[in-house]
Amino acid sequence: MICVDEARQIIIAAAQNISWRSETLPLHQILGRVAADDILANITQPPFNASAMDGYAVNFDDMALGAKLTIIGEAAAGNPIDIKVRRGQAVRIFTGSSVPDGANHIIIQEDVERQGDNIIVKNVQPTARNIRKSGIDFNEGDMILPKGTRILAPHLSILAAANIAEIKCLCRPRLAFFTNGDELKEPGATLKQGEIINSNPYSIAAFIEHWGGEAINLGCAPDNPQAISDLFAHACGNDVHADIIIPIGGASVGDYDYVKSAFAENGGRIIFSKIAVKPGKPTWFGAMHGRHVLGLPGNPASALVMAALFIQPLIKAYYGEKFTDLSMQLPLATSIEANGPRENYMRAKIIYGPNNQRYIQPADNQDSSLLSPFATHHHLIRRIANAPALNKGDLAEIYPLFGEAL
Ligand SMILES: Nc1nc2c(c(=O)[nH]1)N[C@H]1C(S)=C(S)[C@@H](COP(=O)(O)OP(=O)(O)OC[C@H]3O[C@@H](n4cnc5c(N)ncnc54)[C@H](O)[C@@H]3O)O[C@H]1N2
Ligand code: MOO
Repeated sequence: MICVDEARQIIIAAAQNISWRSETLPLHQILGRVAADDILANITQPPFNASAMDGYAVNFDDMALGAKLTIIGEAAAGNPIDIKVRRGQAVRIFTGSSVPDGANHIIIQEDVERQGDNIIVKNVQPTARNIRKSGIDFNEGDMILPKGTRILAPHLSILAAANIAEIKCLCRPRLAFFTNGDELKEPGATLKQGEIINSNPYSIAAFIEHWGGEAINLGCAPDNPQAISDLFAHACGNDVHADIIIPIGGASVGDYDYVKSAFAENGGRIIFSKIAVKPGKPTWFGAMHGRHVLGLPGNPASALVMAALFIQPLIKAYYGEKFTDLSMQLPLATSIEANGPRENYMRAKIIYGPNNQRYIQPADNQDSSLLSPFATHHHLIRRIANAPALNKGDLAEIYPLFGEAL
């Protein structure tokens, strides 16, 4: 069995070999996408010298205390005035308006006394100010976002301000998954004895999309080698064109665990077939027809924890992003036992003690079939192989289950 770090390195290296495709998308569809090219500003921002305040555009040399200036016009935002401000003159101006020629200072309206068409300087003006020079944000042709930038909320306004309506983005990697098992029925079904609900696809699809991949649900195969084989063939075919195939369940050693044999019959080659981790031991990885296959265990907690450990780094690596270590240390709210030989990822939640001090509390039951702890436990305590017991108050290493926010 290999360890988690080795498995992650293998998966990251495989993702780096997926060939990129790109597509052009409008701004409202690019949140979380990755820029395929360097992005240059189409315009200068601000495109003109703009007033930063409501007041009067004047020549700073006229700003002696008590000086009287004549108002010769008005410049409102979007309605500039084509006039030159000469000595002794002022133009009424508002925040965001284009500053007329000849003016090098905006005196704010609180600093003047208005007398009909004149203003009197009421307060000392220490320096010429309140004009935002054209281009102080960026100039036409400046690189505003380099290739490889993941588009986050603030980037959208930068692009819009640079008069960019659409950009070329990397296509999301296509992660096609399927479940398998005769016992699995879809939500809403009336269950017969021995049947359960096929719950895994919902969180797995959501995680894939959350981390920037395109989730493709290929459905649920019965425990039948041919049906599973057909789904592998379908995933590789032109209709689906998966970059990564994720079979869920049937990964272990039971008589009806047909996934790996169906994979081998389709020309698949195993790269690793078990990880020394709890939950998630039967997780496996392989290559098939130029695609990679990440086999997850069917147990729901195992599938979700393995997704958190491997699918997010895989998607990030595809985009050329570095794997970021999101670990934190928090004191334990309860003691925990010594760990066994497999690295353990305990479902846990952050709780608050008396002085708002944060503690990490593991879920009472860590069975790998349990989904209910995930309702409130959104962190994982990492325990390395054979780690000693820890007492309440000892520091534990924790990771957010959802990974990095996009
Ligand atoms: N003799 C051994 N038995 C098992 C071993 C082992 O090493 N030797 N490993 C155990 C471990 S660890 C795990 S984890 C499970 C994983 O088994 P599989 O990946 O083969 O998963 P299944 O057998 O298909 O299912 C396990 C469990 O999960 C339920 N399941 C499956 N798919 C779904 C789904 N889509 N949604 C909800 N629940 C699902 C399934 O009904 C089973 O209860 O193997 C141990 N056994
Ligand atoms: O490794 Mo399994 O995922 O413990 O139950």
